[in-house]
Amino acid sequence: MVRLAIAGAAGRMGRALVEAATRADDMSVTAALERSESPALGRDAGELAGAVRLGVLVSDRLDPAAFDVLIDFTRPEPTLGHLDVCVRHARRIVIGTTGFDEAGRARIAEAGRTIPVVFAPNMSVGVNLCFKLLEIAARTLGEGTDVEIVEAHHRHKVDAPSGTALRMGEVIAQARGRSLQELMLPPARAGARPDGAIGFAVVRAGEIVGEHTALFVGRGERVEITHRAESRATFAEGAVRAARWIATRDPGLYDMQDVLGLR
Ligand SMILES: NC(=O)C1=CN([C@@H]2O[C@H](COP(=O)(O)OP(=O)(O)OC[C@H]3O[C@@H](n4cnc5c(N)ncnc54)[C@H](OP(=O)(O)O)[C@@H]3O)[C@@H](O)[C@H]2O)C=CC1
Ligand SMILES: O=C(O)C1=N[C@H](C(=O)O)C[C@H](O)C1
Repeated sequence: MVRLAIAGAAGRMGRALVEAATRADDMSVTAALERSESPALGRDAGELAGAVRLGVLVSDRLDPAAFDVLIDFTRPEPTLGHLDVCVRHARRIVIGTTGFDEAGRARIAEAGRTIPVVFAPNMSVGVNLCFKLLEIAARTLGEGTDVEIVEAHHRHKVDAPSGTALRMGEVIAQARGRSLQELMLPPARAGARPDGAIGFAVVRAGEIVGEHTALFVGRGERVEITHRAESRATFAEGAVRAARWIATRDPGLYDMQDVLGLR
């Protein structure tokens, strides 16, 4: 039995994660974490998620003795704090949080030298399949094709472009032998489009779960690769799968391509 701690247990993803974990026979939620001002403190994590009563109360203290794998979908700053606890106490971590800066990503990579870490901006199987399709599309269609990545999310999302959109850009840039930094156009821009650039467009509205389209627009034809998440269960089930996978891995920095055997 893998003992799971869920950070951000009262959040949109936190509740979906608790729900998904209670459906897995080999997983047990043994800790649930929220920030110290949260009104969810002291509530049963299962009931909060609309699932069965678990007897696990939401706490603001991460007790390293209480879990084997931490699943964290919160914000960059708390995630990095929780990561430090995992490093100090040799615990495993699955990070779904997006919006890290360069320094945050470097700290996660560094942690992978001592503990097993899965870090992925999107845990759904479909999006990870799309990353492979993008690689093929980018190589086949070549640099003469304009690329735009369009993403749409709910009105509460704080980071933009989404972590998934940025990873799509990285995959396409890499397939062209370049870095995204070199090729990325800012989301709002005026003027003619430079050759070979990768553009981003962001929609924030209502309760859209998460939609991503990469447009490859060439002379006389257009290829569109789209993923639409219809429920957060797809991310949560992927994260639980990642927790199961990482429970028996050596230290390292992994992503969902490793978990799904797509590398
Ligand atoms: N990798 C993937 O597949 C996916 C990634 N995400 C990412 O997951 C993250 C969370 O998304 P979402 O669930 O929608 O956001 P929410 O705001 O609904 O949830 C985040 C939760 O974390 C809590 N939190 C904040 N600070 C702390 C802290 N110090 N300790 C513990 N908990 C804390 C928040 O509390 P409070 O509200 O009180 O501040 C909130 O309950 C985002 O970065 C998002 O992009 C989302 C979906 C899929
Ligand atoms: O905040 C969200 O909701 C989501 N965030 C992730 C991202 O930034 O890519 C993944 C998913 O699209 C939902």
